[in-house]
Amino acid sequence: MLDLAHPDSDPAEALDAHGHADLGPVLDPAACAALAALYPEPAPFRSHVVMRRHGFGEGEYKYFADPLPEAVAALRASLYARLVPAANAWAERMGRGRPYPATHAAFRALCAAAGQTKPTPLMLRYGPGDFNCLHQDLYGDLAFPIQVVILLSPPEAFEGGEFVLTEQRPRMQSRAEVVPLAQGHAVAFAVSDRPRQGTRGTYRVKQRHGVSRLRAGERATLGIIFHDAA
Ligand SMILES: O=C(O)CCC(=O)C(=O)O
Ligand SMILES: [Fe+2]
Repeated sequence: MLDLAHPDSDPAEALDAHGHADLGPVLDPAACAALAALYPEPAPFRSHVVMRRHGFGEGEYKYFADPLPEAVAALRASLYARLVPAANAWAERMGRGRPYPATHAAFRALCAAAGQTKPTPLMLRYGPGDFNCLHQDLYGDLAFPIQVVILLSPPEAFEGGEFVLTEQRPRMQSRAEVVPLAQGHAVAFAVSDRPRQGTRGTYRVKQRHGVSRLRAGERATLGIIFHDAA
């Protein structure tokens, strides 16, 4: 079978061109399983969301509490450092003020000063029939423009449940992209707006993400969002 999930050789270029990039493996299968095993425990989490109750879809997720598990905290800091040049390039092209600081600790301090103090990394769990409606993970005025999803389950553990991105272009119809996820790979994508180069200059596209309906099996993901919530 053709392996469709592979790291992009130039993630910044892939993010620019398609609004997403596979940054390669960041967790081995044992680390994926260890994180997924945390889900039933109450202690690591600050809140539990049953998606149906909010009209978000079917399935559930939990936001991690501070202090984040070591592996999640380490990934959040290292992935931020990898993505900050692309985030700053986008901010400049979209005419947005101040650059994002070089370290995640410094960015978190900005979030805290803006009243956004709750950690946003989360774990999501889906079973047969579950799905996640198209959405944007914005939790206040301050937002880092790129986030990351990591598939914790082995891909053969479920059917359907594809990660979907839609892109809304000004005065045009939306287009969709299905992004294959490989277990343990970090896939980066735009949180909301991103710049796109057109023939008559740069324009802004609005991106949303979601998950198509699972036809069978179980699917767990780790979501890493870099801005904290109000
Ligand atoms: O489960 C997924 O693939 C999507 C997760 C998600 O919405 C997120 O990480 O923000
Ligand atoms: Fe999300």
